[in-house]
Amino acid sequence: MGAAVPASGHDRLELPTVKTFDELWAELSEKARTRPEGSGTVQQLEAGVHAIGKKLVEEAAESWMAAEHEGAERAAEEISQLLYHAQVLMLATGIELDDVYAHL
Ligand SMILES: N=c1c2ncn([C@@H]3O[C@H](COP(=O)(O)OP(=O)(O)OP(=O)(O)O)[C@@H](O)[C@H]3O)c2ncn1[C@@H]1O[C@H](COP(=O)(O)O)[C@@H](O)[C@H]1O
Repeated sequence: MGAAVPASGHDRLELPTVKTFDELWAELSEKARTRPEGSGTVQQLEAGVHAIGKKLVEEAAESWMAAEHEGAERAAEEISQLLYHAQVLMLATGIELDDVYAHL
């Protein structure tokens, strides 16, 4: 039995950074509060509930189509956008996470 070979730089996996639902919520809440220039979220909040709602429905349809025709990976990507737009709609409406969790 040989000794374990130390992992070289090539062997190390570069894992993508992962953002959780709660981390995204914290980030978007901060953007809504501080309104930084260049933020797409701020732009959407300024566009209002009607525009955000349309985007949410669009992402829901794209999630459905991806799940039915494009496979799990593409569906996951579309669902991530759906969750993002759901959070933007919550911020635009003044809804907190606990307001939603109360109904789960
Ligand atoms: N997770 C998201 C995210 N998901 C989706 N989107 C938006 O939703 C759009 C997705 O739309 P589509 O892929 O359908 O592309 P599209 O139809 O060509 O887009 P549009 O022409 O309609 O803008 C993107 O263009 C983004 O505007 C997101 N925008 C931002 N985030 C995250 O939100 C955080 C804050 O972002 P900013 O406010 O931009 O700093 C960052 O961590 C971002 O990663």
